[in-house]
Amino acid sequence: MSLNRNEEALLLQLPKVDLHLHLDGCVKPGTLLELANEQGVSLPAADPEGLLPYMQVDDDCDSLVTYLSKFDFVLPLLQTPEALERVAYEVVEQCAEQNCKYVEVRFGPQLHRIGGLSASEVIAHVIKGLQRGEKDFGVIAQAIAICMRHQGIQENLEVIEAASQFTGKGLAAVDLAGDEANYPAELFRQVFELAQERGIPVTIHAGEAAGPGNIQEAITKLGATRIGHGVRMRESAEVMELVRRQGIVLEMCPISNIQTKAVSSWDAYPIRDYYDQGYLITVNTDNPTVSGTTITKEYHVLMEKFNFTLQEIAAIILNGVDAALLDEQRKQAMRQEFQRKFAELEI
Ligand SMILES: O=c1[nH]cnc2c1ncn2[C@@H]1O[C@H](CO)[C@@H](O)[C@H]1O
Ligand SMILES: [Zn+2]
Repeated sequence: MSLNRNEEALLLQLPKVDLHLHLDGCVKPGTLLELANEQGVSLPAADPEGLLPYMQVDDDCDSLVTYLSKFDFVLPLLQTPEALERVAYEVVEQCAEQNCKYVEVRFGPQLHRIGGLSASEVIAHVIKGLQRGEKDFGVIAQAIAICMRHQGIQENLEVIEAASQFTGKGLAAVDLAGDEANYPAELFRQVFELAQERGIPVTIHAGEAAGPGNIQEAITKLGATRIGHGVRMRESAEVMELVRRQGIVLEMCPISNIQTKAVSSWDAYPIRDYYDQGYLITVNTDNPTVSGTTITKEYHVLMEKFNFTLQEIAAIILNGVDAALLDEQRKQAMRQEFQRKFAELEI
């Protein structure tokens, strides 16, 4: 089914949220060029279009590991206070362009320390950029600190300690990301025990490049209340029941999930089944630059490939509002604002 122009326009106009977006996955090519100039680094192309192939996956992406290789290109340039603050600020700007009113921006503090910053300093600079963006663009933006699977326990404990200084002060949660197939969730029990001790909300990438066992482990042992992707949940009836019983939110990222081969094709993508069965699904971008997407485009795909109606899309957006790791008062205000806007758009 292709969309008519009215539907296209409505998707852009709808107020939206993005709960799963990586800072280093949405750097604009033009910004990377300027950062390279400022830092005296030479890049393989001198214009944004020429750089894009180094930053974005193509149709040949065969796995999560291939997908993740794209981050190696941008990370060396995201090592200074100025660069971190700038890209964080520009994420908020990109959200505003899509009428995305609330965003949680995640990043791995340990990935930005080559220039000598501490994990706490990295978090502080990102939050500063986000908060400047909040003021200029009227979007609410919070940070999520990521523990990386390929890193050791000590480095990840350090991320949790640093994050705990900012929880509720610009930082919403901690996460675990990276190569899921080779580093199962159970390796990180000690790390997320500390997060739970410190009272930091937990979301975990699971069921993307490995089976439902990681989702189960994330919920029952690591304290996750939200799961990044969760695509492979359907391989276990037991895990599906656990997710339902505990009201776990799935942060699905359709375009990324196809590219990383979490599923083999759109036909096999379970989002319609999960929605119809009453799971708390949300729709997110993951990495706008790496995946060549926007939050509007993700909803477009839902309508085009899965016949979601605008009413259903509004319901998914409200799932996202409810799942936001934000104080109740601001969440309530956002919910009311969104409902008013949906009514105005006659949805
Ligand atoms: O979909 C994903 N699954 C797992 N890890 C991811 C995904 N997208 C990005 N990252 C990883 O998270 C790091 C910090 O943002 C990125 O550098 C990348 O390695
Ligand atoms: Zn992700």
